[in-house]
Amino acid sequence: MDTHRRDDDTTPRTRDRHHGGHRIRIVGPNPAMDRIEYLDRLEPHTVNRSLETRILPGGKSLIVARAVSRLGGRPVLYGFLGGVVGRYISEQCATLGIEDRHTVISGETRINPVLVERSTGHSTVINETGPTIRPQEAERLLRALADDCAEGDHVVLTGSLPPGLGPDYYGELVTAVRSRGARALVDTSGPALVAAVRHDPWLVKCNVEEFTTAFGVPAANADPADLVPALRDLLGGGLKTVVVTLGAQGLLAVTADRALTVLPPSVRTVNATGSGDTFLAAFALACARGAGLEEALRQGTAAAAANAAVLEPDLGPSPDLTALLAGVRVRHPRPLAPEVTP
Ligand SMILES: O=P(O)(O)OC[C@@]1(O)O[C@H](CO)[C@@H](O)[C@@H]1O
Repeated sequence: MDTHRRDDDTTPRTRDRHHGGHRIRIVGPNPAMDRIEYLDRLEPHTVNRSLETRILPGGKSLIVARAVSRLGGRPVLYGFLGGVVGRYISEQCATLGIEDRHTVISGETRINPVLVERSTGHSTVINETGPTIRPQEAERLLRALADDCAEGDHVVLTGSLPPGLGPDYYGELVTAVRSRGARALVDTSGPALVAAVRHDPWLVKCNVEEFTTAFGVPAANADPADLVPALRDLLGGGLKTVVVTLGAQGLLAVTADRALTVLPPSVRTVNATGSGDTFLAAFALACARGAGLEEALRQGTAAAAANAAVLEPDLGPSPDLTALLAGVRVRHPRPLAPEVTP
């Protein structure tokens, strides 16, 4: 926890000179401790014995922040933390060089079991719902973010919303971020995703199931590029880019005038948990450093592959993505007529 700063201290934070003064802020309303159980094979409906247990600060926001930090950025992290797990996550922020701007709550931060099969690389994640957030706690986070945010910042809003927050909470945060001239990048699902889109974030990222479920779009059959028109329908106002991840098939990115398919480098997947978060971390960092869309997508895809190739959702102290970057392929699946969005 940032012990030098009270929750009601509204002095804007210092700018990050390394990124031309712009910061990467990450908001995870529902952080977690990930309890990773390594099994040879998961057998349902019987007793399973773990071969090894690892504990990591998790929830999407922690994975994003950790990856930004590993890649040389200086992330600032917001969310709600309470209880023993909350204290553990605060300590981990300090260790990992993550600026901790979490809001302290009366509830208990959740623990999410992640069951990883060593024989197949498949993982099963059990996401707890998380603690109930009180209205004044929700307001404190909103105020802290609005006070800190400045023009040119990239603000990643990620993960599920815990009980107590309405589906429009991300929408309120997006509005605050936009009002400061910063860019909001949203990665969530269900009603929270639908509501956030209405507030015109700069970018939306989700996986293909989250997209088809939230927006009632029929699943693409053989060719994911069939989703391009439905993705393009979401654009408009401030929303410039929609990214849909497709697992081992990479991702689809759609803007007003182009659609790109980005294919990942070939790696042996050991544990893909957190690859979407690692993508977003590297993507946001690349954007903050001035990269264009295609380059940022490449960086994100290489980082996601690096994450999938190791047991834990962590890029390690000094990741070198050079070889993976060389293996990323970008395709233009369907030329779009240049069109001015409404
Ligand atoms: O409940 P949410 O916030 O949607 O997802 C939480 C979570 O499944 O996401 C991460 C992987 O992306 C894990 O660390 C974590 O447990």
